Amino acid sequence: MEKFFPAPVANFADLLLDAVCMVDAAGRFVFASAACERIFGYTPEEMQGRVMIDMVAPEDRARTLAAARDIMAGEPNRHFENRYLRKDGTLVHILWSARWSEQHQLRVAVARDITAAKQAEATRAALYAISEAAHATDDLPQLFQHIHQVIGGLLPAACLAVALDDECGGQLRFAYHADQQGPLPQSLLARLMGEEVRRQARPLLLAPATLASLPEPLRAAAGLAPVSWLGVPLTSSQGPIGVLMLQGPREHAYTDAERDLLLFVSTQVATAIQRKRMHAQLRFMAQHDELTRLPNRRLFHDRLETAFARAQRQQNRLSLLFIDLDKFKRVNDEYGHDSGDLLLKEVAWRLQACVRESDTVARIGGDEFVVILENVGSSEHALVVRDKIHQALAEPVPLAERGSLRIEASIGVAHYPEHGADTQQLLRHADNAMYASKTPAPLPA
Ligand SMILES: Nc1nc2c(ncn2[C@@H]2O[C@H](COP(=O)(O)OP(=O)(O)OP(=O)(O)O)[C@@H](O)[C@H]2O)c(=O)[nH]1
Repeated sequence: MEKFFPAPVANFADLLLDAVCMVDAAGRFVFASAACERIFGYTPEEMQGRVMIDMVAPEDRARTLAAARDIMAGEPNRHFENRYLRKDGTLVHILWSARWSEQHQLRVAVARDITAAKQAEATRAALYAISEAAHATDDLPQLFQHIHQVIGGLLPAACLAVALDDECGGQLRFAYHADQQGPLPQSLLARLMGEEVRRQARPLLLAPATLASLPEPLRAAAGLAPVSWLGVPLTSSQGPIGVLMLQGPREHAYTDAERDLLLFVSTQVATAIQRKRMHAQLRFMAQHDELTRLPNRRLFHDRLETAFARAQRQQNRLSLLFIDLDKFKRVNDEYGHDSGDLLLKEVAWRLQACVRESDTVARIGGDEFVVILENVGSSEHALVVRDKIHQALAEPVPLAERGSLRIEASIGVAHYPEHGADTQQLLRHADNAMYASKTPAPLPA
């Protein structure tokens, strides 16, 4: 050491928290202070003679060499960051301050380990990105893709899975399970791992070292796929909502620090999921009828405009059925409002059973329903559906304690293009046709 430092400095150079390094013109370490062992994992003796660039993370090598060239050209650099591979294979983030010593023909540099600060910064950025994603994405699947990207930047993750409690809280359902290439098929291991994390309500590390403490079915499933999994419970402000799991790349064994980091981030993930679900629920409520859960008048108009534009563009036919229950008021009056409600729900269900899934059944008023039939081959097809609805509604509706009741409906039909060049005309035609079918024809004089 005295070769590089005068005696008094040499006395305390090894006490410095930052490491002092010297690299010759060929790029080999010729000196490393004691702090190097803590930062790089190599003893000063092990570092001497090593080629500096071999220790740099591959992604950072090109810009490290460029910075070294500038320094050797006489431009000191007091703030250069890169990552080194420690002896144990982990990455360490370094902040360098370096200059070239013409006299000694050496790059003299001081290295500071900024890994903890970098990790804290990355975690903060990840938390922010997850919370932003709750606003920026349209639905849960998109949110999960976003979360996958963010967590993948923070932790090694060959695949990520999110399993959520179903509405009754009894079962875990996989809402997302994918690797970088896309969705993955259901895996028994992921399911068992998810159930175990939920049962234990704490983070779980599945790796060769922890297998012995896990239940037999999970052990058996893991035996077939010797990979490392990390699972944490997802807990929102309203309690547990599911499980978040990561599968490590081959040969990666998750550490306790990585487990703690995932657990920390999971709180934000749970909040984002909860927010997205609430948003979806509010949206559903704004667009659907509470009693029958059918699209309401507002969503019906949206759907009609879209279907109409599509029919025009693709030169397809479209039919509209206006359905009004006959004398429904009497059901309420004679059987009570609850029976009226039950009947409306039954009607909604029967109407849906009469049409294709791609068609729309909406409730647009008390006892008024409407059906949009898309891609109808001919107007006859719509009339067949109308007759099917008459038949379906003619079946008696059983009431819990008061026998059963029958209902009839008046149905008006309008076809595009015959009955309207726009949605208003079409609606008016269907409405008029419905009233015409309701009003008994005047008796001949
Ligand atoms: N049970 C129940 N009744 C409702 C609901 N919404 C509206 N109603 C009732 O539905 C009835 C509709 O009455 P009208 O439009 O006169 O219909 P109607 O008795 O079928 O008469 P016509 O159509 O002329 O045969 C009213 O008594 C409303 O109070 C609901 O959500 N539940």
